[in-house]
Parts: sequence; structure tokens; C-alpha cells
Amino acid sequence: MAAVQQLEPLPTPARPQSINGTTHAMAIDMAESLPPPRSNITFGRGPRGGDTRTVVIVYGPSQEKIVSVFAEVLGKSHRLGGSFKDAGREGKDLVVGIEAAVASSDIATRDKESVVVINAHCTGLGMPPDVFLSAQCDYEFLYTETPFFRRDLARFISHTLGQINHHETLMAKPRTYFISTTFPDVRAALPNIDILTVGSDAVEIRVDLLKEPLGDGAFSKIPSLSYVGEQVMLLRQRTELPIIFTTRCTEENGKFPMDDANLYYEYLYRAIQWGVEYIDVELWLPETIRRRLYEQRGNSRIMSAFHDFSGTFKWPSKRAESIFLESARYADIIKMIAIISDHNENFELEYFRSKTRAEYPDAPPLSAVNMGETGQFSRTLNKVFTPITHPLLPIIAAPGQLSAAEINQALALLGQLPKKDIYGISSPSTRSATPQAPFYEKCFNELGLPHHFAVVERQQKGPGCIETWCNQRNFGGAYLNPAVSITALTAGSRFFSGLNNGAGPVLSEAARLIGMIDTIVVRPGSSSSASSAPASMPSSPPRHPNSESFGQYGSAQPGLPHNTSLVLDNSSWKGILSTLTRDFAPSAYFGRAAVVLASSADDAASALFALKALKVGKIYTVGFKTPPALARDLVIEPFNSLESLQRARMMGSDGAGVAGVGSPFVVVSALGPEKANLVAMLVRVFGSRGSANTRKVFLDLADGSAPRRGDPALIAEQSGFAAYGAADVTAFTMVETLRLLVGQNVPYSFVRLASGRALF
Ligand SMILES: O=C1C[C@@](O)(C(=O)O)C[C@@H](O)[C@@H]1O
Repeated sequence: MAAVQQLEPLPTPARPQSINGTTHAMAIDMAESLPPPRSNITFGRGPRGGDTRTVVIVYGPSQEKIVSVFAEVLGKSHRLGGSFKDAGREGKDLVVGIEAAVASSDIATRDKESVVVINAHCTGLGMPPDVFLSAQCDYEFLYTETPFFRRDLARFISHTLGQINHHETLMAKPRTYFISTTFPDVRAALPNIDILTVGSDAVEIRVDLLKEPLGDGAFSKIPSLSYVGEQVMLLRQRTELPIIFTTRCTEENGKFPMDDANLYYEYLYRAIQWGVEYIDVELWLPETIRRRLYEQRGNSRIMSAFHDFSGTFKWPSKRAESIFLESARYADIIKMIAIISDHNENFELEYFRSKTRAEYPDAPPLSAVNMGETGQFSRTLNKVFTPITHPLLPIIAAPGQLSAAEINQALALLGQLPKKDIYGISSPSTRSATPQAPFYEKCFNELGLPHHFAVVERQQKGPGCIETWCNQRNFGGAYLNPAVSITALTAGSRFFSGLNNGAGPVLSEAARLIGMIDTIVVRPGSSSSASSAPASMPSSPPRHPNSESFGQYGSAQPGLPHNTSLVLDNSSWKGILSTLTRDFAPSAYFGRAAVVLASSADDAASALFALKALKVGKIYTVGFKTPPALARDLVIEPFNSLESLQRARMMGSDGAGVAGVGSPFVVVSALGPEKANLVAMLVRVFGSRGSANTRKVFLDLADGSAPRRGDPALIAEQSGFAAYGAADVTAFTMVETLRLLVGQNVPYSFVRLASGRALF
């Protein structure tokens, strides 16, 4: 087998002490010089326990059901009634519901050390919620009953309780973008939100641009908190992207009045309570306000914002540096933006960027661009949260803003984004089943990427064919469907073993443990290492029988450049993880039992890795033997007799709230349709027969297009499971694959939409 290098586990950005004394994620540009973090067992640093206080949900009249939904999403039991005094003694495995009318009388007595309180308010009951309760609670979840968006609740609670960390994940990306929406009412954006957000890593809601109608054709001077709360809720219900909450002031191209700084605190603090991921805090605000917001930000992140429209701002100045340093004191991201009139000022900004990075390596990442047409060049060079627009927006948010497609086209013209050939490598059996080429072409088109995409077919056996695609000058990466084992891909391959000076291709931790490769990522090296390729590397690959067909897609020149390394990765496990946590917080899985069915270890491996990331307590296996590398740190028990099945079944009625792992909470099947009866039998055995608040999870990885009689998914739903299928996993996997291959974020909902099924 060819030698392979391992990409170390958890190459999470070091979190150095920042100049404000707290820790920050590493400046993004540093990520360029390090191996980019890939496919660790993470969402950022991985699902974590987060806030371990007892969760108390304050609910409105006749809304007690929301308490059970919170409990189910978190994987806990719940109890209604009682007082705040008792709630603190309940322990972390219980969600306590207290009715709003009761809560207002004793919420002030709660012990903040042991209880975290969420005001769950159904907007149908009227807005705003009780202002006293809003102020007293830690967080506020605004929701609609019909339709109810459970994934919105799952995301809200996972974020506010610190079980996921968007910021770390985003800061590990080489480039990030956010779209500045400029709608007076976000409802206008919702029908197109999937298209609008292609290429964005976050969505900005410009609160100052919202226009709240007063009913007589007039609009309120500033939108009320009530209106803003509903707008944030509506946006979050329809996008999975983190939200940036901005109240831009009148002096910085916004509409928020500047006569009362406390107003900013009121809105921005409420945004933290609503679980908004990024809060834009302007630098002119008094230090007391900036500090309080920074200290109270919980799991939200602060984007310090400075804009200069005077036309006199100079990047090479003491003032620019002191603005940077002042911003850094209370920020997770520093945003500095100025209007310029001379193209050279773009170079001055680049000098400022590299100088501050060198002199203040511990400072938060800098997002800095110049405004106006002259400043557009800087928008192509900035790498941290570049603000972008979209042709479908009513107005641009700032002069000179570009769309993601325009930035990519500019980068391509400047030689910064060379045209590559990217492949979907299928086998004869999957080629017709997965018509992904049109989708990739659509994405590349939408994003203005210059690349060519082609689906190519590999021969049944041997790595030879795959290396033919890889060993080309313009090779830009590939996904493999079906996945191929590391051994099958690299064994006996002079090409793979010759990479990296004979060290072999780089393996992500996920790929190493799962043993299956579904993504090949190209990591260009620096020109100085151009001589690292071994003499033995073939300079011209064997000609592939299908070369006629791939010739039409690109230049197909032989010879991967010598200084290029290939990272062998696995995206499927991320697709599985995202599917399992779409409607459930990670804690729903922590310590609980799972069943995995598959006819081979290769088919089961990605699911096992995802379950390991979710810290399940035990995995029962059917039909395969768990490879030792994956079994490490997991409790595995094969179901090899009816007795073992019976024992697992008796481990607790639903596994929730009981000591130990309980009976299986999640069943994942990778068995084909021909074994549907066996799968159906198992979901019946482990089903919880239904009440909505004890739902378990069933994931069918078999490629079933249409529901059919005896379909395990249907039986699972009848047996009290929330059922997910291969289509969900495929869409989430494609999101991950695109991130790895082209560094761009394409929302899950867009993938589903483009593959013919709308989500909402
Ligand atoms: O801070 C910024 C950047 C921006 O001003 C721009 O120049 O693109 C656009 C604003 O919406 C955003 O809040």
C-alpha cells in the first residue's frame, strides 16, 4: 500500500491570548500557512457538552407543548410546573417548563449559576412578549406554531447552549463571505433566499434598513424590537446560515439614529438573547456599551465595525492603527472599511493588513475593504467575511460592493483562481443514478467559478483509472461516488506513493479512520517546494480509455504539478452528522445507544465515525465487524443472537432520562432495499410507539427514491422515529464536498432545491 501522511486530528486553530487578554480564533490568513483543518470529528471543535445548567423554558398560555419539543431536541426529559427555586435542584437531565404568568413572579429569585432560562414566545400570542420576562431571561426563542420550524429550534438551542460553534468552523475556512440583505421587510427575500445565499457563509440583516409599516402608509422612524424580532425569526426559519445583526448608524451609511447610544445596546443585547450568531458593534459606541456587549455575548460573536466616509482616511497612519487596536479590545472580528479615491490606497490597505498581522498576531481576524469603485480591488483580496451583494437585492449595502460571482471572476482574471478540472468519479452502477453534473455546473455558474466539471467513470478494478484523472496539470479535485477504500485507491500506485516527496498523499483523520475516500482535494504548494516531487513520479499517465470524452471538458494535460499535494478525505460522515443534527441538538445523542446495520464495515464506517463524533454511549452492530481503528473509544456490541437484541431492547423504555445508555435512540441502516424486511423488523423492535415527544431517529442510507410498501422509513415513522434518508445525507455531503473542493458554501436548501425538491 502506498505511504500516506496523516492530517493530524483536531488541527483546530490555536487560540492564542489576544491583545485584549481573551482568546480568539486564529487570524484567518494564518490558516493559509497551516494545513487547513479538514474533516475532524468536529463542528469547529466538535459537538460539546456546552452549558450544563438546568434548562428552564418559560412558555405562554396553552403553549406547554413547546417545553416537550425543547426537551426532545436536547435529548432530555421534561417536567412542567414548580418554581425557579426548585428548578435549580433538578439536575441537567431535565428541562423544566414554567408558565409565563407564574415565571414573572419569581424569576428574579433564580440561581443563575444553576439555571439557564429561555423565554419561548409564540408570536401568534401577540408581540412583543412580556418585556419584563424578555429582560430577565437569558435567551428568547420566538416561534410560529404553524408552520413550526423544528430545525430552527435545534439550531437556536445548540448555539445558545454552546453545543456547536459556527465561528470556529468559519474561521478555519480560507475565505468567508456574508451577504448584506437590504430589504425593508425580509419576507421579500424569503422566496429567493436559497439563490441569494449561494456562496455566502453568513447573512447580514441590516436592521436599520428595515421599514416597519405603521398602517397609514407611513413607517416608524426606527423599526421596533417587536418588528425586528419577528424579522430575525422569519429569516432564521428559512436559512441555515449564521446571521449577522447590524444597526448601522447614520454617519456610517446607515439609518439608525445616533442620539441615544443606549438604543444600540438595547437592540444588540436583544439580538444576543435571540441567539443571533454575529453582532455588529460600531466602534463609536461608548466603551462601557462595547465592553458590556462583549462580556454578555455568550456564544454569539462580536464584529467590531468602523466605517470612514470622509475620504480622508489613510491606512498608513497612526489613526488607522489605533482604530485597529481599540477595535481589538472587544471583538471576535475587526471590521474596518473606508472610502478611497486613489487605487494605491488598496495597496496601502494590503500593507496595513500584513503589518497588523505581523505585529499583532494574537488580534482577532481583520475584515477590511475599501469602498467605492476604486476600492473594489480590495474586496477581491479580503479573506475574512467579505461583504457581498447579489443581483436580486433591491439596493447594494455600500458603494462598490460586489457579488460572489463578480469577486470570483475578478480573481480568475487576476490569475488568483486558475481554471481547474474537477471530476465526479463514478462507477458504472452509480453514473446514471446520480446526475450531479448539471448541479455542479449550475453552482460553478452561479458562483462565477472558472472551473470545468465532468462526471467520469472509473473502471471496475484498480486505482489506475483514478490516478489518471488526478495526475493532470489542471486537476482541481474530485469526488468519488461510490467511495473507494484507501487500499484500493493507493495500493501499488506509484503515482500516489510518489506524492509529497515519497511521503504519499495526505489523509484527513476522518479518511484514515473510516478507511474510505470520497473526496480528493488539491492543495497547491508554494513555488519554493516545486522540486518536492519524486523522480519516480510518472510524468505522463497512462491514457484512459474514456479520454475522448474527458478531453472535451478540459485541457487534460498530464502531470500534476510537482509541488502539489493531494488530501484524501471523507465528506459522507459530515453529511450523516449534519442530517442527524438537523432537528436534534448534539446532546440528544451524547451517551445514548445506537444501532448500525450494514453488510460490510466499509458501508458502516462513515456512520460509525459520525456517531463517534456525537459521543454516543454504545453502538450495537448488525452484519459487519467494526474495524479496530474505529472501535477505539467506542463501546461496540454486535447483535449476534435474539438474546442480545432483547437485552438492548429492555435497557429502558426510550433511553431518555434514564441512567446509562438506555435502549437504542438512533438506528442507522446502510443495508440495501433487499434487506428492507430486516431493517423494518429492527425499527419495530426499538420503536417508541409514538408520542411526539419521545421520538427517536432512523436514518436509511439505502438509495431509495420513492417510498414503497415495507419501506423501513415508513415503518420507522409509524414506530415513533423521525426518519431521514439518503437524499438528506447526499445533499449535506454535497455541501461539504463543495466546501472542500472549491472553498465555497452552497446552502443545503439550495442543493435540495437544485436537485428538484424544495425544502420549505
Ligand atoms: O459593514 C459592512 C460592510 C459594508 O459597509 C460594505 O462596505 O460592504 C456593507 C454593510 O452592510 C456591512 O454592515
